[in-house]
Amino acid sequence: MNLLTVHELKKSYQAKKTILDNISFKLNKGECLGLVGESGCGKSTLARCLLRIEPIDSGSIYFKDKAIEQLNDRQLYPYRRKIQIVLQNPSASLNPKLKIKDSLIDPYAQFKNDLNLIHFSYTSKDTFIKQLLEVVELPSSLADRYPHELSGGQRQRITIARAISIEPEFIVLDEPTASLDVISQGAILTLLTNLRKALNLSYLFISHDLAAVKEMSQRVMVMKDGKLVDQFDNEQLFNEERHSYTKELISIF
Ligand SMILES: Nc1ncnc2c1ncn2[C@@H]1O[C@H](COP(=O)(O)OP(=O)(O)OP(=O)(O)O)[C@@H](O)[C@H]1O
Repeated sequence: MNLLTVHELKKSYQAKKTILDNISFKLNKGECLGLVGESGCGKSTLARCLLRIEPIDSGSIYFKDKAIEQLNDRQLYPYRRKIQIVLQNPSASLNPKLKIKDSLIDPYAQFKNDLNLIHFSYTSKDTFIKQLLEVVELPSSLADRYPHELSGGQRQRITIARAISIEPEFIVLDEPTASLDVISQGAILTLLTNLRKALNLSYLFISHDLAAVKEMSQRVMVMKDGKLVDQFDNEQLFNEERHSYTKELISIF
């Protein structure tokens, strides 16, 4: 089933340089779709357009059967819960003055009247926080700590727990491991894959690291200078018909 359909999306800043040039792709329910490309090619801009944080110039974005590119804030409200993002730098995503449990409860508090949780259950704040910490493999003792008392990997697990706490359908992972050491990177990627399967999530996994994209994704898109130059199934990465730019990325991978 198609979860997200993007059709001929275009975006420029101040009508100057084209940043996103006729982007079209589909993302299926339950899959991880990888997006790889060098720094500055437009990956994060695409993420912000999909989340409707950034306006687009033209084109369409369908979430299931609903065109969302023109919806106003009120109309977007139900989609805000269904589409979440995990960013590169977990420190910037967490309020340093809030205890972990208070950061974790934030999305639930915002959307609780519209939630019908399937995987988690809310009986009390403490039990809910405990479930969330458990699912991202962290001890419940971290609930009363502050972000600066956690490692980078632990902080990223907290931002992932926040994102999944309201059971979204789609998560944009924008370089989620870029700020972590190699061992934490691998552990976070494994956790994300396990969560995708357990919670039936769909991901757009953005990275400049082709190896990480190959490990995580069922399908891969390659972006260069705002254009999608290649799209293929994971196992076709090394096929002869790959775009020359994909081959270039492979040669440095
Ligand atoms: N708010 C903005 N105003 C003007 N130009 C911008 C703005 N945001 C991004 N850009 C430009 O758009 C281009 C694409 O940036 P973007 O952050 O989407 O790239 P990226 O592929 O995500 O890069 P990275 O991997 O380094 O995060 C860059 O040239 C950037 O300078």
